[in-house]
Amino acid sequence: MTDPVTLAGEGSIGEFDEKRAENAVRELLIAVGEDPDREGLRETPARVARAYREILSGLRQEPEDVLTTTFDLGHDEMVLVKDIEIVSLCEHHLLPFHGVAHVGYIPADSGKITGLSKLARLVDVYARRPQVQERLTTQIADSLMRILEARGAIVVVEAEHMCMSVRGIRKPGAKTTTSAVRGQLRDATTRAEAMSLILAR
Ligand SMILES: Nc1nc2c(ncn2[C@@H]2O[C@H](COP(=O)(O)OP(=O)(O)OP(=O)(O)O)[C@@H](O)[C@H]2O)c(=O)[nH]1
Ligand SMILES: [Zn+2]
Repeated sequence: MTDPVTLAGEGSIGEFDEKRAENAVRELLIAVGEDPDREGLRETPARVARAYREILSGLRQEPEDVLTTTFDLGHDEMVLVKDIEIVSLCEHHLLPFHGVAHVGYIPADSGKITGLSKLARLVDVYARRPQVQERLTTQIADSLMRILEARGAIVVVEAEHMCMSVRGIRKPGAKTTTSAVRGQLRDATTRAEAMSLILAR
């Protein structure tokens, strides 16, 4: 293992150990009564390890890596990107939750803004980790405030959790909405304007 990577204020995590992940999947197959050496399962531990490497790639990224800024637009009103598809992994059951994120911010007085795609990249940095929806939502908003020095930020995430649809309570279709509102977007009028833009279809 290489040295752990420290994520700003969010604890330490290590490199992805593919061999260890493969061994764990092999053990899981044995634990559920399967034969990991039968034809169809022989390559499965390696496939699953690669899948987890991809799904959890946000553990090896920091928001600063993607939320780069540019200074030349002079736009000082709200920028909102809607319907950014998300797939994340619930940290309680390691089952996916998926849906959309709506991400808006009011740029800093200095005019510091970012490319629109960078907002979607920021969402992925935090979605591709073991998560709970509330933390995913607040981490995106807090990054906008910190890195862009935004005057305000709003993040709304709507998602369906597989741990609620394929097991346990088994309620497919149930959607959870979470929001995080920061800075000037907490002002009632600005917040209402943002929410009406988010809800408009
Ligand atoms: N707040 C929150 N809860 C979540 C999220 N993802 C999953 N959960 C919930 O986490 C809880 C874990 O509850 P536990 O009682 O420890 O686990 P469990 O016995 O598997 O719970 P059930 O799903 O009710 O069968 C469940 O209620 C899940 O619905 C999330 O993003 N946010
Ligand atoms: Zn869950």
